[in-house]
Amino acid sequence: MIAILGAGKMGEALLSGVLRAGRRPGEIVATARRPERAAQLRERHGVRTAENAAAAREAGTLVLAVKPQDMGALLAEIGPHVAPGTLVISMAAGITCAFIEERLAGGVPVVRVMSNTPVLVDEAMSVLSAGSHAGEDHLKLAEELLSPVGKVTRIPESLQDAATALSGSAPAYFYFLVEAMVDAGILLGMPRAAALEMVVQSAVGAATMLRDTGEHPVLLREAVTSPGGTTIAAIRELERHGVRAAVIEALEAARDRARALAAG
Ligand SMILES: NC(=O)C1=CN([C@@H]2O[C@H](COP(=O)(O)OP(=O)(O)OC[C@H]3O[C@@H](n4cnc5c(N)ncnc54)[C@H](O)[C@@H]3O)[C@@H](O)[C@H]2O)C=CC1
Ligand SMILES: O=C(O)[C@@H]1CCC=N1
Repeated sequence: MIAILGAGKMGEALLSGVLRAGRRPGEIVATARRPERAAQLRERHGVRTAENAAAAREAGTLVLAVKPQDMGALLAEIGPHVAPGTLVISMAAGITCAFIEERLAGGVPVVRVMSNTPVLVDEAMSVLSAGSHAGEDHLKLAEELLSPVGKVTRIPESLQDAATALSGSAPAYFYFLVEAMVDAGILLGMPRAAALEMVVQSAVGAATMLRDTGEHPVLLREAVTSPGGTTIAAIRELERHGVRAAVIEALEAARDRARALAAG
């Protein structure tokens, strides 16, 4: 039995992915703070819902999907009900395995995951780290859960906050760039729907080439950038406005914010 505690955006996305991957609704129990939300989860997915404590007692795998700010309260609630052999998988930004281990009975295996919203389309990036009581078997179980909804990789926990900046938040940066490019289309007189179609398809094409050719992005960009042409005129402006440095600083700020979340 898998329990998804705090099935909001990410928890529900994982829940639907796990069902798409062939697990039966009877194998999953979800929890929610509001009864209307619990009813919605039952109706949409056919899963059971329960109180946190009951779900924690009956499931062999607990997925913690609440916001980092709610993690302390959730762990206080379930702490007495988590059996030592239960695998605890945390999806929260910033929250360390040690934070969770300190609040549960000794020896509970914890795996920390940073995933992202493309879980919804089976294109997530999920980055895993083992806590001090989690071994290879636990990492494998977490990988089995997450690999149907996208790519999975392992990193040392010391790099989890960097992964949060690089992949957890990353869909938002790409959406932001798409918004900005559509705004540019509007300035250039393009109808909004046409601008959106052009930008989105270009994003899909560029992402597919990055993944499927395995080429370095510099080489792919050079192939677009004709001597004396249009692309270099745009790139010069991006460089003049310090977009590369802004991106580096933005991701550093995201990493620092992840670090601060565990402190409350
Ligand atoms: N949204 C995103 O793109 C990503 C989010 N994350 C992480 O995933 C976690 C969840 O984020 P979202 O799904 O975006 O948030 P969300 O707010 O949509 O979901 C959290 C859910 O937990 C519920 N909740 C809070 N305390 C509860 C409790 N004690 N018992 C039962 N339910 C409780 C809330 O009512 C809410 O529905 C966060 O820790 C976040 O850092 C990680 C990667 C990407
Ligand atoms: O913004 C956040 O805090 C969460 C974690 C990664 C993506 N969204």
